[in-house]
Amino acid sequence: MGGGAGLERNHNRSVRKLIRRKGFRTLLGLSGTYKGLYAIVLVLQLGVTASALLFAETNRRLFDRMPGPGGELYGLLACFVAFIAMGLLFGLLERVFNQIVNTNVVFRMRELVLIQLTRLSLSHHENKHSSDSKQLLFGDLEAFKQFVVFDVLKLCTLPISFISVGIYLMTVHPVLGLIAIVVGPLQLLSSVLVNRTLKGLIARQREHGGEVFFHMGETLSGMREIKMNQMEGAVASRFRRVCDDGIRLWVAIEKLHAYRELVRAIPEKAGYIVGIGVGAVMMANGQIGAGGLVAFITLLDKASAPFASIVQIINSLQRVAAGAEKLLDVMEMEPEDDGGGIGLPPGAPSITFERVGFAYEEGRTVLSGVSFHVPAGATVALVGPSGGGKSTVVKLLYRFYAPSSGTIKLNGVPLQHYAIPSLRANLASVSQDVYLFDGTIGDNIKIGAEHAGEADVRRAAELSQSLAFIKKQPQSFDTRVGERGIRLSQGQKQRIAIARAILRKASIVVLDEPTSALDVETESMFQSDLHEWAGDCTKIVIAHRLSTIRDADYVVFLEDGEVREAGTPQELLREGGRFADFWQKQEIKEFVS
Ligand SMILES: Nc1ncnc2c1ncn2[C@@H]1O[C@H](COP(=O)(O)OP(=O)(O)OP(=O)(O)O)[C@@H](O)[C@H]1O
Repeated sequence: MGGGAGLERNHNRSVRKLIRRKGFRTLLGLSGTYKGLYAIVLVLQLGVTASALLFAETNRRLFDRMPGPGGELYGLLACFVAFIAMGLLFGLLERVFNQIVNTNVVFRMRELVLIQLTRLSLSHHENKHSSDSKQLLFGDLEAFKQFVVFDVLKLCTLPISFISVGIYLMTVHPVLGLIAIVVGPLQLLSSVLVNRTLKGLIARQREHGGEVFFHMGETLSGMREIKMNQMEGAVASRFRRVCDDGIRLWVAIEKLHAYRELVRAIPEKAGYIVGIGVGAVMMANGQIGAGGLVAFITLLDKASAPFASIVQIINSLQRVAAGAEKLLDVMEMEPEDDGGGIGLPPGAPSITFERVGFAYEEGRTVLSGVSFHVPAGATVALVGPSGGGKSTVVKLLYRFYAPSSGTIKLNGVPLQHYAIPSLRANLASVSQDVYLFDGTIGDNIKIGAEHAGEADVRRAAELSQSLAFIKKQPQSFDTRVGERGIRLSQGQKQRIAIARAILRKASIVVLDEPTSALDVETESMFQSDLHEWAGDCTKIVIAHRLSTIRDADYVVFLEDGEVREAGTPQELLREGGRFADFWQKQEIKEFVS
């Protein structure tokens, strides 16, 4: 029992700690926007209590006085109708306004959390599964909303209705008042009894919610691979196991809830039995009238309801505590530094890497002592075996991550001195895995250059060799591409991504295997047009295909995170080192294929 009490104290402490957190105040602060609506709900809740009190008082008068047919009886009956109608009306309005507050708060909170997620660094998202964020946006926020909307409101009105009902019953008879007042707090015992077990189960339930999101996300995103590899059966049986766990967990929780409800209801029902027994004796002794007893019966549940609600609030606090910690962690994370810093001057900059070192995880070096220089307007090709660190160099240039040692400079100025928005506005990238949003072809080309005119979009499509296939689409530029561009071929997607990069008119262009999905003819057209749209830009080309590297001014051969060789393609070929070896193997590979 001592351990249970200790755990209870810990739980209360952790809830108190949560309530004091900055993220909690940010989310709760949102409710401040709806002060007016909250006030209306509070008044309506009090209206419901007032209707109940007036209804009980009408009962008391009716049964105490037992008036014969006539004005008083009809008056009391009219009061019955009026107070019942009043209770129903207040109840209805309270529900409607509660839902209005609820809907507003939950959507605004979701907006706040989503905005915060977009402000966090890419490293945060790369280290998490997207199901974690879904769990935050749906599961955890729902629990949080339940607390912020319903429970906070109840916590405000419950004391008022408990005190007013208690005082009223005291005036009926102190003994009946006392019974009503004692019955309420006794119900809280039920929470103490099951709290410990329930808390563990609820934390597990939250984790399980994450697992469900995880499996659903993986299945839906990997549908093509599932079908191609005939994984339907395996996926179904894995998800069945998750669902079986879920059923066991939910049933265990519901059983505990039912047990708690039973324990909670015992004092209430005992209150009825004792109250009616004592009341009947007092009535027989002439100490109270029949009306007093009827008023007691009518109101006892109103006196105990606040405590029944507190039991529910404790339950919802447990849910909030299980998920809120993660939600608040995200809300309190420092967003990517987007202010401060200088803007990148117009024109193509030079890029310098000076002994740059980097590790995604402690102890696993990905880049070490990487140094190279690309003069303004020149093209550098990053070449090397898979996993050598080429894409990581680009991520550092975007400032998605910061180097753990060394410096990256643009025009001789350290990268961190530039404001991120200005830096990224000057970078255009075509990567190997193209992401298209579910919109029209035109919208997808205009991403990052929303104000571009129709003529510019068309020109970008022309230079990226996309125009011909776009014209063949049913609605040309207005054709929808489907989720992730599912209705287009890989090569078509890549060409749209190239058009998108062209339209951005950036001063640094990053081409990460930009033509890997293009046929030889389209690729050579792309290479010749590259000079036209990116001639003045500083270009970083990541390529395995030597056809893409041929025209580079400078080659950096990266292997195991280190620069093995650097120089012009001709120099490196003459030296006959790793690059020349790579080139030869590539030629044989291209010949064989
Ligand atoms: N987000 C990440 N978290 C942890 N490790 C990562 C992450 N991204 C890449 N790595 C690791 O960093 C190393 C370099 O990866 P990178 O993608 O830069 O190589 P690459 O040369 O571009 O490879 P490829 O030619 O196959 O695209 C690899 O060992 C990879 O496993």
